[in-house]
Amino acid sequence: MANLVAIINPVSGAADAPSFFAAHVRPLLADVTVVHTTDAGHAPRVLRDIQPPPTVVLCSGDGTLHEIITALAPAALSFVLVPCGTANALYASLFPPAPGQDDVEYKLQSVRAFLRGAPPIHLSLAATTIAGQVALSSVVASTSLHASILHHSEALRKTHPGIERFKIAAEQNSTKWYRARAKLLPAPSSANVQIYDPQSNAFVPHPGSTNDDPTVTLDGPFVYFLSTVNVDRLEPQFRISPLARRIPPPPSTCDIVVLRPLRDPAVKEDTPEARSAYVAKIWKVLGGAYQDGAHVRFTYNTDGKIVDDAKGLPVIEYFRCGGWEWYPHDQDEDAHLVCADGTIFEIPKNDHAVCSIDPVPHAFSVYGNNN
Ligand SMILES: Nc1ncnc2c1ncn2[C@@H]1O[C@H](COP(=O)(O)OP(=O)(O)OP(=O)(O)O)[C@@H](O)[C@H]1O
Repeated sequence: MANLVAIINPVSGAADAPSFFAAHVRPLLADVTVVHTTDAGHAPRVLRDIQPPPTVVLCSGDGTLHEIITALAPAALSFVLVPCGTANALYASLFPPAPGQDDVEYKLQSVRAFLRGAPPIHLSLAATTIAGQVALSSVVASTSLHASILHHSEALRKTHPGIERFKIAAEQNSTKWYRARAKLLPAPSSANVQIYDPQSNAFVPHPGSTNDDPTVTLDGPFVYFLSTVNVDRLEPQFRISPLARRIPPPPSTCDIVVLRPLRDPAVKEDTPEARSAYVAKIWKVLGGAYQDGAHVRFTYNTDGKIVDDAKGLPVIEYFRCGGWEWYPHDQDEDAHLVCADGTIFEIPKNDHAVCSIDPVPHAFSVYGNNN
């Protein structure tokens, strides 16, 4: 099997990529060049000069994939994923975990797809432009609470090296509302921005997306604004954009999950009391993501209580479109943060971010489950 390179990140996740590769992956591959990365940036350095572009057996988490794609786009690389990271969002989306599964076999599914000659699946890339710089992501691009949690948890890394720092950062940011305006852009293949209708369980054209102006403008404040490509979850059980799997999207689109608190019938205006009272509802919505993505069916009753009946006013707005623009309010520092696959960027004052999906042709693909 010529032109096969295994990249093993020894610090990913629980640091077991080298032992897992040696015990379970290497014996399945006849002819492979093996590289253990020694530092951040090593993986793309190795792959940059190999011609023709190799198939990459990647024993790591999403971060190493992000690093390779960012450095080498628009290269033609196919990835065989062996999930050895902390979250493994892309792998868990391609191969949703099932109860009772054998741990080793679970992790070998992309290898098995490659070995049986399955065609690789094309990846979509979100390109977020901020002050002329482009950040690529193959999983998530976000603002608001998700970006804030990642940003503030970094400051806690020294004191809290484990994942509890995300919980602390989430609590620190739970009463923040983000002042900004967002504009959603239709995909090239569609005349409209689409919004999910829980009652019919289908995407429908957004009523504000017309032939004259197919874009949709959303006024803040926002609590949550998160777009995904290629994935329906950010961790094996955190299924934040479940429709990316339940209702397969057309190519070059993103799914966007938005939570705007002023839609709640119980919230009349943005006050400190209203923000405090809304915290429990934020956790209820995000808790729904952990219940197999139940949050997409949540609606408000007339008192603002969140119910799981898909019949009233949806709590989240779930869009499918070709990209978005984000205009933060000048006086709201945290609204200037943007997360692209875990890396945080800051929008300069009086500026904005623009995210579009696959603006430049590329040929990254991944061996997944295409049955
Ligand atoms: N030898 C090394 N020492 C330190 N950092 C490394 C080394 N090799 C690779 N890296 C860096 O490790 C980072 C994190 O790796 P990776 O994303 O694979 O694991 P993770 O963060 O545990 O998983 P996930 O992204 O799924 O949560 C990558 O951005 C990569 O640049």
